[in-house]
Amino acid sequence: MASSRNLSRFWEWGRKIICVGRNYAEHPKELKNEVPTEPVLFLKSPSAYVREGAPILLPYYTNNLHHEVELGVVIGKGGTNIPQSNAMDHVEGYALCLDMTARDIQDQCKKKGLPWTLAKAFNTSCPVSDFIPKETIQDPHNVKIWLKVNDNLRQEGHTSSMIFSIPFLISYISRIITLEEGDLILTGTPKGVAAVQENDEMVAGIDDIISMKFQVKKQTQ
Ligand SMILES: O=C(O)/C=C/C(=O)CC(=O)C(=O)O
Ligand SMILES: [Mg+2]
Repeated sequence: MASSRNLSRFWEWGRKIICVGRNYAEHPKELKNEVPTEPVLFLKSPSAYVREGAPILLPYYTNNLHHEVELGVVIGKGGTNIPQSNAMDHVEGYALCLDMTARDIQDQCKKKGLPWTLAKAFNTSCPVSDFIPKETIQDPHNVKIWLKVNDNLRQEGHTSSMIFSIPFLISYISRIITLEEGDLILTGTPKGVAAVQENDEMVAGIDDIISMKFQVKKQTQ
């Protein structure tokens, strides 16, 4: 692997967070969207990163903040036009991620044909787990991701249900946006997305490989 710096704290690098939407057929169906024939992409800002011990902040402008549990892929070796056949050589590891989404704002943006930035890219919209070295997950298309809110199971999905595989996504994205060491790709959420309230506690995991816990707090202005 070409990585010269330690990626174990990739969230401190301030690199791109590239998100794939509607990548589990069951999720677009629950939101009454079409199942895509090409990946749906959007970005989060580096200030979206938040780590265990710090709260997820409810943006002041939403009344419907949703959780989306997702498998994150951490890029070790950058590239443009990466062929699918060696895409996995560009992966350094994984992370469990939440794609926190202001669903009411996203719905308004969709109706107006506006970008999703306010709904998806706000501060603390990307809680991440510790870095998971690549060797820890033998097959990233064969793990279960899950999320509980206040001890109630809300989301449970298997990465084998992804529409577009990780090598396909790396290759597809790198033809549009050059991938760099330290970038994070969120691979989409399974069904079960729903709202969280102030003081809710979310616990999420990848099988029994890793888990993380976050509390939701109101933003103080
Ligand atoms: O199109 C919608 O209404 C919602 C799409 C998403 O929020 C997509 C994702 O972020 C996802 O599927 O993970
Ligand atoms: Mg998502």
